[in-house]
Amino acid sequence: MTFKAISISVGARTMVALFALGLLLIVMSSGWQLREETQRRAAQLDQELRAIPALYGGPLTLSIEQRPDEVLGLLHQILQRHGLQSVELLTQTGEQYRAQSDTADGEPGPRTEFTLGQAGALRIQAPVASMGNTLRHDPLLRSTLIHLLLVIALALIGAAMLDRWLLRRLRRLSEEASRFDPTLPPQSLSWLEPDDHPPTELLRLEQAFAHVHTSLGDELQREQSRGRQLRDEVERQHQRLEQAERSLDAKRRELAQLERHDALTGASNRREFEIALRREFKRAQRDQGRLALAVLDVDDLKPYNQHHGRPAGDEVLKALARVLREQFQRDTDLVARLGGEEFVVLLPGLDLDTAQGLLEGMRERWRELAIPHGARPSARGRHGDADIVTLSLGLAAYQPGHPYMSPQALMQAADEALYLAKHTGRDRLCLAS
Ligand SMILES: Nc1nc2c(ncn2[C@@H]2O[C@H](COP(=O)(O)OP(=O)(O)OP(=O)(O)O)[C@@H](O)[C@H]2O)c(=O)[nH]1
Repeated sequence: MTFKAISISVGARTMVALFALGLLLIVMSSGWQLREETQRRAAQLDQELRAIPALYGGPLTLSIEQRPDEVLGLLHQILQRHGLQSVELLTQTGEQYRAQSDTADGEPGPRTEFTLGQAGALRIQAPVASMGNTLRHDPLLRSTLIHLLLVIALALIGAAMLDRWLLRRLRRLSEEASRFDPTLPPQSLSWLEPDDHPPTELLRLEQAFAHVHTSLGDELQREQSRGRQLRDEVERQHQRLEQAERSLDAKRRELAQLERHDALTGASNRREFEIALRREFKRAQRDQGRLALAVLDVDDLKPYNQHHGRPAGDEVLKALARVLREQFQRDTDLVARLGGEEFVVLLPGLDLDTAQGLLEGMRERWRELAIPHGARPSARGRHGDADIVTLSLGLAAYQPGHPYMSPQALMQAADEALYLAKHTGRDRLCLAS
């Protein structure tokens, strides 16, 4: 739209400029023609003047001598034929005849004097060879120039009106259009002045511009809303991705936990225990320190399971893991489930006596739970009427008095102590020998 308005303006200006140039050329050509005509007339007059003595010397002499009343008529004849301003004859007898043009105006030309022998002297006043005189004496050229001046004046008025009615408004319209901003709501252009009545074509141009503006504004809004939807979608996908990453992290942690821990009780698993046992055993060996290891087993879990169901047996195992964790809370303590109903407790830095005291304390807490067994073989009944789930434990310790040669040896000693506890009646803690 803007480009179109500008090109219209530039095209119209070029047209006006070309038109003005054409007029100027016509004026220059006419001026040159006038100048040529003036020069030609001057040369012709000069020729005619020089021929006057030869042409009129005889008739004038004859007239003075024989018919003096015709002299003046002859002078008027000369005057009119050659377009002179005045012709004056001075006879030798002192008489003076003078003919003067009625229309003689403008600058007086050069005076020329001829001697006509016995007739006397002829003084001639010719008109000056100017363009004004040429025009005065050439009606065709004069009317041509007048028409030309009229055409120029009309053209200038036309150009001024074209500029005033069309080009100026087009310029204002194009300036307004150059401030076009599709992000602003469509509004009518303020290119008109109050009480201005522009041509219908310009008003249509403005309407077309407003239509384009509205369409662009609508399109822009659609694009912006599409952009917002895309941004929201990206944001949603981003959040979903973050959520997926978080859940992946949780799964990874869970997996790592499962790799190192028993799924049922949350205690460390066998693999974790074996690593810790090797590490702590080496440390005890190197530092000549102490390392206690207890192996625990739930008594009569099989009949318990059979009587109460396996899930109930699971709860017993979870309760045992909980009690063990509460009792052994140091960072270095490790509670692990080796499988089935067998647990171990690794206690770095503790000797046999100290570990025994803590494990007895743990057994006390376990007894306080008093989980009813209800299916214990009749042969067991050491605790009087209390038919509760009991534990058997075997305890061994690496210490100066018992320097075991390997972690396996320490484990075997604890196992043997447990075996002893099982076979001496259960519900007890036995020490490795
Ligand atoms: N509920 C439950 N039972 C288990 C689990 N793992 C092993 N058991 C059961 O534990 C029982 C162990 O039986 P046994 O080795 O005969 O030992 P017990 O019956 O506890 O008798 P003693 O150990 O000799 O006192 C088996 O019946 C296993 O099925 C478990 O994860 N959950």
